[in-house]
Amino acid sequence: MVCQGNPVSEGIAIGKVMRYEPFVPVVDNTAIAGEKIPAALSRYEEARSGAKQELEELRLRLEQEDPQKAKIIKAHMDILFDVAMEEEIRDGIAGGKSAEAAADQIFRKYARIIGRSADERIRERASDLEDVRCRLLRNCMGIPERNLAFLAEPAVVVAKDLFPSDTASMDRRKVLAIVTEVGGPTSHTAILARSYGIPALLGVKDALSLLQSGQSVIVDAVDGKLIVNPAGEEEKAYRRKAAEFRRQAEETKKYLDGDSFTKDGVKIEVELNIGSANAQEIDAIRHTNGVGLFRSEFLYLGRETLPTEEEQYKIYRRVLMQAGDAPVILRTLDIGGDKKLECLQLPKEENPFLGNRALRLCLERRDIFKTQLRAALRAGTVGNLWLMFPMVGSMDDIRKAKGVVREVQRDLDCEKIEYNREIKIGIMIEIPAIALIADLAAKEVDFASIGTNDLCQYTTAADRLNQNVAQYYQSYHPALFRLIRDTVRQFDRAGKPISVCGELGGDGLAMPVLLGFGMRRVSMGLSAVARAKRIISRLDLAQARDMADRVCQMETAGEVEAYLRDALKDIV
Ligand SMILES: C=C(OP(=O)(O)O)C(=O)O
Repeated sequence: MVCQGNPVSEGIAIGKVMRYEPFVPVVDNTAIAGEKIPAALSRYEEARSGAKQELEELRLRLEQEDPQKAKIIKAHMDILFDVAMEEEIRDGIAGGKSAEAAADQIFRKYARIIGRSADERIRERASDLEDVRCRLLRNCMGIPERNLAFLAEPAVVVAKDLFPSDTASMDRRKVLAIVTEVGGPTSHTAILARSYGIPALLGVKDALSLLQSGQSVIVDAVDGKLIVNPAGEEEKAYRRKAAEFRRQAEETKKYLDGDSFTKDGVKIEVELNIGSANAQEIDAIRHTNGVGLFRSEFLYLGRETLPTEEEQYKIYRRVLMQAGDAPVILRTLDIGGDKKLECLQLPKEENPFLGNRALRLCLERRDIFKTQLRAALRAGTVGNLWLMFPMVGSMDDIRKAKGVVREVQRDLDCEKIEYNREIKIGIMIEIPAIALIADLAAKEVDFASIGTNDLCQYTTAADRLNQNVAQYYQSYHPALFRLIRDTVRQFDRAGKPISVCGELGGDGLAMPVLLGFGMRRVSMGLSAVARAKRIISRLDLAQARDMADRVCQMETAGEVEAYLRDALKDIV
């Protein structure tokens, strides 16, 4: 039997299944009264102390092994002792709910709020709340902990989903691979699997019902396949494939540093996408030619008040200083619609992706926009700042946004505050309307970057978050490639830099097509950098141009993908 899955951490593993079914709380919602209320309050407190002790032990162990992962556990401790949640849980108990029911309700409420974010990485953080909820409820119910910290023998862990604490605490020398029924490329499981170098195949439908502990499997987290009970010959072939994969992975690592050139010697700028601007991300800038996308909305998410000008200034400054002379493309606040900010009450909209978001919202809320622009312009004095506006759909949008920048410059001049007067101003190309008038837009801005994630969603009319239309969200759609081709052409004609900062920018299969269109800058997350540089080094531009032409003549996304896979089988 062969099942399909999403290969979020590449690798191949051959071994035996270990089903992992963590504790699933079943909560009794019967109302309580009288003396049961103070007893429930004490039970909540005891459960919290029990959960705290477990987390503390885990954190201490991880601090020795992996301080980065210890931070996740520290974040769980913060959730456990979150004052607002605690207050609501206590109110719930005082109002007649059991400790379990009150905690369950409040944790679910907050997980729902985060889970509605349009940003996948924020949504994934709901799993931290879910993790802490289960730990707290398990302690309330007096049930001992189950985890992956001690495995008797090496195994392929199969689960519905893994909590962050499962992945952080797991005995990684014994986990051959991870297979889960849910989870995307930016889930905790994916991030940790990648950082541990454990092959992971997520989104394998019904994996738990199909697999039994002890069964032999091959996890092909390169081509996205799970082979159950493989035949002897198949296993032999996969052992060879695994050895080849390890050899290539070692080879790829060598490409991480240094500039990137095509086989025929043309330099391609490989830049980094960053979000939280944490120490790891800032450090990673040195492997690239600068920051191709700084998703500044991360500074605004998950907090009760808007970040002040000073807070933003310090963070932007730190990133700019690390980048030195290399450009830092700071995207202004890309929020709104269903990407909710707790610190900003936004009205609910019927079609949030087509609603009042990003630049549209900033033009309405000038106070927020100007605070960010002031911080950015001031921080710009220490580096090479490129300011980029998201969700631009018309020339009016560009002109209005530039007008606000000018107002902020005038204010800073009046206040005699130093700022960078040389910054470049650019736009995201993510709405077809602006891609189709790229010739005009190119005259009005200094640069552009193509946000292929949104451009794909708006071109194919398929909500990027809606699983029911996932089959219509086709990032290899010939229409998307034609739009990119024409946009690159117009910016090239105008002599203005253009890049790709959506997922397609770090997609090995799409790389020759982008280079063939004339793209010379690509931006991506750190995990894609070394591989992208390796692929670039194996591509010749004449060949890339030919491939790009062919792709634009194709009829379907399926045809494009099959062609690219075949043409690049020895390269990607
Ligand atoms: C880079 C993009 O923006 P987001 O942060 O919305 O993925 C994009 O849309 O391609």
